[in-house]
Amino acid sequence: MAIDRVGAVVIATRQGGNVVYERFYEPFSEPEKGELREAMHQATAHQPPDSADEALGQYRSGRIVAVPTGELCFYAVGHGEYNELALSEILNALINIYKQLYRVAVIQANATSKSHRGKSLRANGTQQVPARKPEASPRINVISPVSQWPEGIPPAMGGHFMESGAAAPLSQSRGPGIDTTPPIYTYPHGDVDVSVVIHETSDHAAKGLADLVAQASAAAIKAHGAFTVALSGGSLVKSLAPLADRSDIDFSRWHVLFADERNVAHDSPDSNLLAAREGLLSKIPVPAKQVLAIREGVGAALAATHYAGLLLNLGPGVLPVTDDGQPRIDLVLLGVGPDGHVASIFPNTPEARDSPDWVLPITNSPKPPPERITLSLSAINAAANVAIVALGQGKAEIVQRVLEVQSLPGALPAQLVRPKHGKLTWVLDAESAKELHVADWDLSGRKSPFHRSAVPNL
Ligand SMILES: O=C1O[C@H](COP(=O)(O)O)[C@@H](O)[C@H](O)[C@H]1O
Repeated sequence: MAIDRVGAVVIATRQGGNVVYERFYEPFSEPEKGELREAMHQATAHQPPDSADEALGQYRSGRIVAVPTGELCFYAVGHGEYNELALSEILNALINIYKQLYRVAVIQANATSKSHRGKSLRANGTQQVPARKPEASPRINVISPVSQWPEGIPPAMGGHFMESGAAAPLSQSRGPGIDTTPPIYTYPHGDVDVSVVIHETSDHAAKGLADLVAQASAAAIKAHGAFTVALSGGSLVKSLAPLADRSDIDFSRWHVLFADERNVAHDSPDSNLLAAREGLLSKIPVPAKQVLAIREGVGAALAATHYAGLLLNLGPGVLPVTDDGQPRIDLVLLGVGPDGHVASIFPNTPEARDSPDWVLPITNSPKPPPERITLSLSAINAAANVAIVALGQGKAEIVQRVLEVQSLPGALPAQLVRPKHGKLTWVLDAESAKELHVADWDLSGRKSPFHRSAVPNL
């Protein structure tokens, strides 16, 4: 199949038509490039957003072929003896390469620094055209163009609505002038070292997570002879299974803590300890005395104090204390609930803010069981590594909210996870990442996956 010439190849987002990659093989002038981009956009402008059909367009004597895939559309313009079929084959070959290349996409960003490392979905040396995008002010809440509030955050809002229309976290503060001081939430300031890793499937993600844990374990054991890892409950536990097959991990040096625990008996089906035993701990040789379980049979307040005591008892060799007086846990593994809660830090609750305490009691959890204990945000953010694992379609909506839409501080606790002197990794799979608009992420430092404003300290 012969083709005379390919004049240009462009990859653009389907929504908005923002160019993420373009290559001109002929000396197009700047106005011609603009016309060509517009002609390409027009070729697909009337397609339904989820259409997978190829489209055709015209630019001067050239013929445009457009192949949509996922959130992106690939375009090529042929010149002279054009051949649409050949152009379409070229594009499909490109799409296959692209999919292979980003089967595991690692997007690393630093929220305020201009540097970013690792493979980015934004190809090197390409231009992200900000056309049709409003400029973001760094001082106000930045709502991404893909968010649900084009006019900005509604003026009266205790929580917010999920994209599904379900009301997600309702504020529990009663507000000024009633009989309580509303909690004050702020985004932590400063740089945050964030990676978002998107695996193809949940199995790949679990294997990737095992690698992350193995690395953190090896580094900690090398540095201080022990590895402290805080586990969450819920769906996370299933993803820990591949750890049981790792012969490269020295489990005898592990100290297993709980990022949160339900205040129930150890053999209760609600117990995070029981889930962790069944899913992992019974299959790896961690000494039983190095698994720190919640004290049974006492109220949440005493259970939290007792648990903090267990952590303190580990001593600085195993669990060093930071200058801020917080525990420096080697790795905190978190899940994220559909309302944005992490550990047992629920939206708009007093726990969703900094605290000098390491472990907090909860007596009225919106998700049963009501009594729980949780690491405080300050303790989580003092960790050397934090991983938030969110897999499957059920997490897609909250992942998009947390990573792409700035909420009021406190409304989405997962947005408050920002290790002060550590690394944060989001572990996703294709299903949970499917609502993300990764192609719109600008990793140059002007914006980041976290649309975080410098919220003034109140
Ligand atoms: O109640 C809890 O929920 C979260 C999220 O659980 P998931 O099943 O929706 O992933 C979990 O991370 C936390 O540890 C647990 O106590």
